[in-house]
Amino acid sequence: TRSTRPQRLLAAVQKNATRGDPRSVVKAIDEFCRYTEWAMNVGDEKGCILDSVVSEVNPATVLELGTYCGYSTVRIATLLPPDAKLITLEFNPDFAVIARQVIAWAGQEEKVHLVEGSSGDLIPKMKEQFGVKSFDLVFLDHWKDRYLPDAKLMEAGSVLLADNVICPGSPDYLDYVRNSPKYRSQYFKSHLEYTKVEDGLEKSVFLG
Ligand SMILES: O=C(NC/C=C/[C@H]1OC[C@H](O)[C@@H]1O)c1cc([N+](=O)[O-])cc(O)c1O
Ligand SMILES: [Mg+2]
Repeated sequence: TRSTRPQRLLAAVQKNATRGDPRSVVKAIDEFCRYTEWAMNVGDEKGCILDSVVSEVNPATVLELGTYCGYSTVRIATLLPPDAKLITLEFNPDFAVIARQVIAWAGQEEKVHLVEGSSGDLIPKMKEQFGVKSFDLVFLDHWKDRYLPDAKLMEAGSVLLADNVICPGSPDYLDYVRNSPKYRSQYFKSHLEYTKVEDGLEKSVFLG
């Protein structure tokens, strides 16, 4: 039977990237998505904004919601110090299988803990299961209608960075973080990955 898009993306990584070299993995995925087959990675343009926010926050603990093929997982992990922890949640087992291999090819498996399941179920268990009371940074890139309910599950001192707040969009989340006194929110205008369509990242600092 025909391969899946994540399988073709992984094959491109294994063919074109150097094992253990995360930047070459990021470059191979971006080239595959730009010149061969679009895929819903945060991409190179928004990826640079992601990198700058990660570097600025310098988090000891990161939670990523929506691993997909592990592109942003690798980007974030590469910027973390060796003792930092990145937990990434993925609901789709077929995506998780691919993401584990992409993360391994990039040599980032030490810092990354990929957990399969739904964010709504797993977030409340973070404390007991992983001993993490709150995360320094949360990257929201999963189902857009889960951004708001999941943000409400995590109101305990994080910086939230959300992908796709314009396209596909998460209007209820955007309205909440921009108007709630609990957050100071900032929009980073960009484009939907590998296209000229407007999209952006919203960074929201929890004020307590
Ligand atoms: O749905 C998106 N992301 C959520 C992914 C949802 C699916 O993958 C993770 C989750 O387990 C679900 O199976 C998305 C969609 C577009 N898009 O242009 O359609 C662009 C993006 O950057 C996106 O993150
Ligand atoms: Mg996205």
